[in-house]
Amino acid sequence: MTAASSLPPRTLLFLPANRERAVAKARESAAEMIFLDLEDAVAADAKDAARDAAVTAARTGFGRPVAIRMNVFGSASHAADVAGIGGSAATHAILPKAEDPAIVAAIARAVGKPLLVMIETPRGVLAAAQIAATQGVMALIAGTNDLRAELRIPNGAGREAIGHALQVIVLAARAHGVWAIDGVFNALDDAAGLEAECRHGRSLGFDGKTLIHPDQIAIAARAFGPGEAEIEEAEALVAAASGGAERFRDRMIEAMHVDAARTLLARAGRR
Ligand SMILES: CC(C)(COP(=O)(O)OP(=O)(O)OC[C@H]1O[C@@H](n2cnc3c(N)ncnc32)[C@H](O)[C@@H]1OP(=O)(O)O)[C@@H](O)C(=O)NCCC(=O)NCCSC(=O)C[C@H](O)C(=O)O
Ligand SMILES: [Mg+2]
Repeated sequence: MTAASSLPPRTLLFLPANRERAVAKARESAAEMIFLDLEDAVAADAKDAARDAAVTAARTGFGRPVAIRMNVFGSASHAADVAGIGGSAATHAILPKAEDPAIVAAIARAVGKPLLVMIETPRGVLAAAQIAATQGVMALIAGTNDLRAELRIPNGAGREAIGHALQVIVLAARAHGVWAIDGVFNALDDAAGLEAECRHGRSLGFDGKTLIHPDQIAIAARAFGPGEAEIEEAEALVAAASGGAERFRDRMIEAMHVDAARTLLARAGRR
């Protein structure tokens, strides 16, 4: 599978692989992609059981792409995770805390599945472009919790504190044709905050958002759209465009605006 061969998912639901009820809930959810976690959501003494549970869950399938997140390179569980994920029915693998493109390349080869790579350390951000260019990498995912911790950003600081890193991740992903996926929103009961953060992520250029609870799916799906008004405008723009600079409603459009409208319509399944 190449990076550009499929539309990026907008809603990507994380869950601890060893939480049976969450696995059942994920199966009936509307998330476009399922992320079974073996890393930070799983306690140290449950790593082997979680790996077995992830492999079993992936074998049953979710009716959509499913990825398993391995433990970090150098950890006690990493090699067994790579082998387990590689032999599983998961469609994708997730590598957390990536920093070194050579190591990313080796893991992509070893796991033998498209690799979704988390950028969540300062060194990861600084190497994001080389990582995105690495053979086998299909996505960059912002790991905003780890990044905030690594940067020593105090609790309560807004997204502006990691704004530069988020833009680097989108730039790197776009430069190398891989998906750009935004980080999770931790406040489980703050629907308005989640919606605002999704809209902010989309405004930066992210394709979709990682989520941590089924209640977040509909909100993120709506924010990443496209909505009916956007679809209507894109259809009208494509129909009106005749090439070169011209007026469309109250603004100038050129070829790149037509291309963007076509991309949006493809995303909406209209063409
Ligand atoms: C955060 C949670 C631990 C909260 O759990 P809980 O209090 O049990 O939630 P609810 O009671 O509201 O759950 C209601 C039902 O929904 C199911 N559920 C909950 N979360 C999920 C989920 N993510 N996927 C599927 N189903 C879910 C519950 O099982 C309940 O179902 P039922 O029992 O049948 O009624 C919990 O939401 C959770 O564990 N979330 C995911 C945590 C996770 O995966 N973390 C790792 C990824 S985040 C990260 O690491 C990002 C990155 O690395 C970074 O650095 O930023
Ligand atoms: Mg993390």
